[in-house]
Amino acid sequence: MSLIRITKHFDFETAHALYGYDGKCKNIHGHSYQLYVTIIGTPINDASHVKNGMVLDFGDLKKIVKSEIIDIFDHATVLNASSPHKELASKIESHSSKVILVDYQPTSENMIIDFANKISKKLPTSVKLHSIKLHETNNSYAEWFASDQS
Ligand SMILES: Nc1nc2c(c(=O)[nH]1)N=C([C@H](O)[C@H](O)COP(=O)(O)OP(=O)(O)OP(=O)(O)O)CN2
Ligand SMILES: [Zn+2]
Repeated sequence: MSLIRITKHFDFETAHALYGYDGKCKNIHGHSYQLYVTIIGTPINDASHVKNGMVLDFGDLKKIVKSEIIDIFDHATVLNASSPHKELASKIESHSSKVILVDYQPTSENMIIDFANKISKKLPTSVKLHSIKLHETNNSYAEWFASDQS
């Protein structure tokens, strides 16, 4: 029985602001985020199974990540609810714009923790989340590995 990792790549556009940050990212600005989700499992070995040979159908992984992350974060503005940006979020929302208030500073690190929790909860028990990579820009990214978590 071989354990195999499979990965699906997603792109989404999101605006955010880092409240209290000592640089230009304290301003609302956007990124073309790139998300790589890797799961691990044993390929199904059953000729009568419609998913024979697969750890998980790439399409099923896509459905999970799309509904949990992409559909929510794409073309939204992510703001820190534990900061005065909470009021800013209400104002933006009142103009029918998509805002996500999160209970953390929306850095790549915190977003990837949030994403890992959301994706893990939706995966079938036959597979495990192995790792996630989140590119904020072409040359800046955060990584989450299940093996690093205590
Ligand atoms: N550890 C982190 N540092 C920074 C984060 C983050 O999420 N984690 N985020 C930002 C900003 O959101 C910023 O938009 C991205 O920062 P940076 O990579 O520095 O962007 P630049 O385009 O200015 O980078 P260059 O390599 O100079 O082009 C800041 N820090
Ligand atoms: Zn940024």
